[in-house]
Amino acid sequence: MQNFQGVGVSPGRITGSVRQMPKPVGEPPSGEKLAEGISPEDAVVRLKAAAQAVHDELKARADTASGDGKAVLEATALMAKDTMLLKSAGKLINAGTSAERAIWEAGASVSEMLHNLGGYMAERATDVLDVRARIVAELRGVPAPGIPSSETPFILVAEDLAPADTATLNPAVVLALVTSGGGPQSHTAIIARSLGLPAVVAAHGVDGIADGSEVYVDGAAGFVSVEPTDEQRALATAWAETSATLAAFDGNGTTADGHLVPLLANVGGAKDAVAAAGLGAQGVGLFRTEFCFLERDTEPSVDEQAAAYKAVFDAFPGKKVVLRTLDAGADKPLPFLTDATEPNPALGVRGYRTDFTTPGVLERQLEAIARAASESEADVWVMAPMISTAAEAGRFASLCAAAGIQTPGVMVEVPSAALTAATVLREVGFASLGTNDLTQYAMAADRQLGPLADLNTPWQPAVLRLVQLTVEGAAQEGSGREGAAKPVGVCGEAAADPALAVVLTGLGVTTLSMTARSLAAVGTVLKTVTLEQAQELARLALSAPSATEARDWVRAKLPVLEELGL
Ligand SMILES: C=C(OP(=O)(O)O)C(=O)O
Ligand SMILES: [Mg+2]
Repeated sequence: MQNFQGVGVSPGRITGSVRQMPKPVGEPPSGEKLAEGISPEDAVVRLKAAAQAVHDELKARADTASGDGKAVLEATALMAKDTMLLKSAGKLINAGTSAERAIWEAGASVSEMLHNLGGYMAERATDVLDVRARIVAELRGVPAPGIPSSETPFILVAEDLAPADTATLNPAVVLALVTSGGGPQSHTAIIARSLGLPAVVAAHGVDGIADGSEVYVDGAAGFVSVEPTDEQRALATAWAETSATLAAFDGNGTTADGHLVPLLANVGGAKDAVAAAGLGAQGVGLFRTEFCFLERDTEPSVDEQAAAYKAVFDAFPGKKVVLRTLDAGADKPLPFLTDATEPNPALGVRGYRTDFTTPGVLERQLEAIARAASESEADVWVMAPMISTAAEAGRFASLCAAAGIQTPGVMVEVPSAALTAATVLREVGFASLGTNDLTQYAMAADRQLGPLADLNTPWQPAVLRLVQLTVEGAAQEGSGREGAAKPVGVCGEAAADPALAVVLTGLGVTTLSMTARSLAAVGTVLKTVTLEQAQELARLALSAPSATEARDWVRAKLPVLEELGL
């Protein structure tokens, strides 16, 4: 039996067989020629057969997929038979280039051409690059890149997942996610929580598990073991029963003694919003607008944006929807806003800062938001990501006012904003703590790096102290005005951890926003403590010498977690 310890990022106990995510396809060497004895005619026939096989495989997957995933797969399947692509590869083969190199180069030039055409065509540019990699894999006889297709359920093991992988991840067959890289705030973690899949990240060595091996995954404990024991199988069966009873949130976030903490959802688009409303979310605490445009090379028009935003607002009539302006950069690059050559993207021009280098995009986005809000019944609040100073907050508020938006706010995810929360909040109406980035910047630990996962947890007492300082700053600002303190919510992944949700409540945050799948677990656990008990647990966590002890001490006082397998 082989065991692996990683970081648990999405609870659940499950057994299943492993499929490894294939490594990306490497570029065939430049100048690679046809092998001795292979005629250009034969090579063209081989290439066409490979392209046909790629087409058929993608088409078959599209036929069983639904929604966005289906559309992506259909478009990519068509590209595999694109005559321009195959003709230009054929020309290169006739001039003596190997089939692999020929399709690689032909793919690059077709992709560039589509890119230059702009608009809808430009969106197809990445499909061509995907297709050429698949054809090269087929020619080499190695597995196609991306999430493996399978009729039978499996546990996906990968180095890490990118936001774009969500489109082709079929939650009906992927049982759990295990990665050797990634941290607790990585996109693998975010994707897993949003799909309700048990997940373990930063589990060093799991890339060595053979395809088809049977494993047990505990997404709360961060544990993976090959060849599950009878006891582990029993735990997995018990979890299946618990998760069924936890499936519903009654739409009322409160402590045992009636202190209200509305539980909101993090969404990336209309589909998530509709699902979140169905799961009882009391509103949206974070609408990640960049997720609507991740694959785009060009700025979406105001009309297009307004339609995307309204579709989310319409899922929550009469309820609060906190929209975040584009947070492009670092882990979420948007080609039309971010410079891919920056040496330190996490410390670079990202989030609100893209307004320094690409002025106008933010104003147009605010125009689209204002229009969508005026046509919907949602209570729309708007916040900017990566605000570092009160001056930035003030400028964002005036841009919002100019667009007719009444409730501007900021994300507090840079330590400087937490440390100066009183002056930052003087400029805007609310703050939302982005604990994913706040942790990354407080601990100077890239949220995407597996080896830094132990540093990169919001259980770090230093991060909890920054949360406390933000709440205190809001109270101080409120007392200066003789009004109530401005709301400070949490929308980072910390809010989805039921034990941490209790601590955050004890620290005084006013709302918790999370993937809708976590609402039931957080709602259930929150109802087992009074506000005073939550405050006591917050003090305990703050006094801990390490993140591990903070988590262990708090969990030991919340036996309900173990009972529910959370
Ligand atoms: C909610 C956050 O934003 P994102 O994960 O999108 O960076 C955060 O940083 O905590
Ligand atoms: Mg962030």
